[in-house]
Amino acid sequence: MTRRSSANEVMKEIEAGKPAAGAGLVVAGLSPLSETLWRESSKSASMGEEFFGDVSARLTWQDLTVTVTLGNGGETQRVLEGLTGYAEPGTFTALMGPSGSGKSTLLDALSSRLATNAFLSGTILLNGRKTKLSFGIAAYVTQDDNLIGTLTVRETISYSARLRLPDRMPWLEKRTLVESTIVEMGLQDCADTVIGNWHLRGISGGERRRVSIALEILMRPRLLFLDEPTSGLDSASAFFVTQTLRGLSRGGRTVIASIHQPSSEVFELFDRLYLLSGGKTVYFGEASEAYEFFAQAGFPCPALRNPSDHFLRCVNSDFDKVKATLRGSMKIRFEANDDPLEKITTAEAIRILIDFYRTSQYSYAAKQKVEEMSKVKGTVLDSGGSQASFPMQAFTLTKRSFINMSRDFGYYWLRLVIYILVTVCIGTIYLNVGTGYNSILARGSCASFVFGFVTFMSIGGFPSFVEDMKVFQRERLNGHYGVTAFVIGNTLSAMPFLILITFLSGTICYFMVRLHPGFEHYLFFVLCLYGSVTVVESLMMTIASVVPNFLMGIIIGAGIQGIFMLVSGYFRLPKDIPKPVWRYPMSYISFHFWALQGQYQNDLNGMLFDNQSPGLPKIPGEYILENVFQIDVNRSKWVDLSVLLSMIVIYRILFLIMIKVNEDVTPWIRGYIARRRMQQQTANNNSSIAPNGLTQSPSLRTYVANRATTSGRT
Ligand SMILES: Nc1ncnc2c1ncn2[C@@H]1O[C@H](COP(=O)(O)OP(=O)(O)OP(=O)(O)O)[C@@H](O)[C@H]1O
Repeated sequence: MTRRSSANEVMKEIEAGKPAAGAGLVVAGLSPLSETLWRESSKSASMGEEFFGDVSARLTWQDLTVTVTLGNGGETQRVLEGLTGYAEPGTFTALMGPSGSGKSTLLDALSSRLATNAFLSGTILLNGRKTKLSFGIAAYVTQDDNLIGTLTVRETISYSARLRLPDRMPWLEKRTLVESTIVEMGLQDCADTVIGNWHLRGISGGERRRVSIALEILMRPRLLFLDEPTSGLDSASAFFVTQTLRGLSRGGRTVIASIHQPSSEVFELFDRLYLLSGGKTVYFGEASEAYEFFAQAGFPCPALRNPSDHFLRCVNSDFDKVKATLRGSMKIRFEANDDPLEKITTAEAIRILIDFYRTSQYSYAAKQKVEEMSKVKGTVLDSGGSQASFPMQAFTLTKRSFINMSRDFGYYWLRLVIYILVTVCIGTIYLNVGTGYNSILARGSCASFVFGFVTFMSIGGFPSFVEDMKVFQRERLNGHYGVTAFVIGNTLSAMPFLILITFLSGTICYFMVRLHPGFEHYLFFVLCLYGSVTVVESLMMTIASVVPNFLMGIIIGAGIQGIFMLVSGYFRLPKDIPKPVWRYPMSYISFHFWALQGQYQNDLNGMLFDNQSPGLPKIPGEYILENVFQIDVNRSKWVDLSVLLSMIVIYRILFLIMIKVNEDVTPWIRGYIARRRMQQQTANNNSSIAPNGLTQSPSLRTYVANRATTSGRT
């Protein structure tokens, strides 16, 4: 069988939903492609040894309790209390409950994504083994669809495939996998439509959600967590998304999703239901048996009421307030009087339901099943993170980022237009500045404006940087690639645009103003402009990695640049700048300082200027440099340029460090503070909050460390 025909055959088989002949052993209902992928990852994990077993995921949790520390005075709150349940391959488990009941926390606890101030006790087992608390074993689809708006659906999935699938896998097979994922998620009709952003009309909300899911199922994870996959969708889109999830579970995957307010059609699609209220289990069992459970507990669903609405109504204490309001406005008379919920408060109903469940056959059956499942020791599932090499990740990220920048008008094209307009304005105002006495100050202020304000305008790219960072954070959290590959990709892809912008606008300015003639002087000027704009870009990317908020980021960036400009040597002459803080070190840290000092030398050195009166001798540029602008003429202008260019590297390294700090150090500090608070609280109460011993929630550091050891790469 040739590669092409084998790939096509697998593709057809996937569409037909049956295993391909000759595609190897089919285990636990895995599709042939899943099997190939898992075999690939198993091989790489076991250094080439043939190892392949049942790779389906059986998840159990027993007596799961999550306690969070609150900021105010070291108080703690129990968010989940003694939850027990399980999720099996081939099933779709829905977590339901009112807002604040703990659905997201349960998902986070099961997928090891708890916040640093959350503490977990109890047992979570994956295939009968304690899970290493690391990301990547399972895929997690968050509520936010952070996607690159300028790429089409097919491109988005294809780039993700290149970023994560092993290099040795032929592109034809990767493409087959991409196409099969598109088919699986029902995205064929919009495969060549762009995702969409503020100026591009793109796919619908439901389709966006399906693209987010497609990206996570690309690596064929055995366990899929989804946080409110239907939120914000109309009932038809919600139905189709849920139907797709059910379809995914039927392929042998274990799917767990929190669902807010399902319609009756959506509810029909659930296999198991985990109903929570105030962090406690109200019901866990077959979704189809929930109706009977509520009837047995004394809260039968009234005719003409959607069962899922009824269940949520029974467990949402806010309905007491709703009832009081309705009573006040007399609208309550339309309600049926035989509804048991009318006779007691919802708080009482919740207590009755929780107690009833605790002693019911449903709870007993769940505990039995968890016991059974815990005893079976299955395959240790490897991380579902990237299997692509570092060069492949860096190359793909560079290409993807370049395409995004070239298609997004707001990223660089708009800036190019503004830069050209502004430099034409500068050119006309300082047109042919000449060598008269007054041109000395004009040249100084022109350079100061170009290297101060013009570079300052790079701040306009901040919204695009924030969008980039959001996509990066989603992909990073799911282990798609490393930080270094991202920083390299971002730096290289921006370079051609920055060169284009600065060389075009620099050329206009240089020749209109007629600065110091000569190619070397021209080259120095545009290189200095390029260096300054690139440093500002790097500074803003660093800020975006720490403060991913438009307004705050722009204010911080503007503030930092304002200070740098002040000490650049134009607004206050270098020797007059107060020495402590402002001159040492601020002026030396300021990239404006180096750019301006270099450009002054570049422009004035070797020139002769008219004196105040016609009879007086001409003033040499060197004299002006030393006595007017207080420039150290012994230092070569190329030294200034070198410092500026090395600042690009320094700021990019700083960008990388800040991402790492955000990932590792910040969660560690937060975790440490939370741990201290928890210990204090425990000491104060003189009682153990979690007798089984609390485990600190993991940080991305754990994940990165685990990935490094499993894959041998960063
Ligand atoms: N890290 C945390 N720090 C402080 N409080 C937390 C933390 N995580 C969860 N909580 C609190 O625990 C409760 C449950 O939150 P959770 O987000 O799990 O609920 P939810 O059911 O998913 O709600 P929603 O449907 O509104 O998203 C809330 O009161 C929330 O404020």
